[in-house]
Amino acid sequence: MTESGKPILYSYFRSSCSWRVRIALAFDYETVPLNLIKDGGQQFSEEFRALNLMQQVPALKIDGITIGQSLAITEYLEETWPTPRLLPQDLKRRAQVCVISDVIACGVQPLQVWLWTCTPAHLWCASPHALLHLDTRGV
Ligand SMILES: O=C(O)/C=C/C(=O)CC(=O)CC(=O)O
Repeated sequence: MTESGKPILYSYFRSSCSWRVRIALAFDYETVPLNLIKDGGQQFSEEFRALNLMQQVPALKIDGITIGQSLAITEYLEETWPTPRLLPQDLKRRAQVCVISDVIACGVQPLQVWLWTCTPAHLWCASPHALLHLDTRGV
């Protein structure tokens, strides 16, 4: 928390995980932007490492702790800030939401980050459907 008492979101503007948390944050918070490219990656600073050993964004400093990983953050927000609800109350529907969230966070996003970092940007412009052809890359 800051002196103002607001939670702090450490994030990068191009990080899809950070966007998950921004969308879930329904209250006032402060942002500390980290540039994952500049200076070899600002997430690798000693200062940030002291907050988040994983040295990844997003990280949310709230209620005296720092939470990493978007799904862990959103689960904490769901339990501590129940309005508005992020998950359905019906457990079967909630399970479906968790399946979709896990597929995105654990299945799609790691591949997406890998592709963005190893594929020249101009190829993405030429081939927006590259994800459909992962098998041709041996993935
Ligand atoms: O918070 C998560 O669900 C996962 C975080 C990461 O894996 C770090 C990362 O890929 C940051 C990014 O979106 O570039």
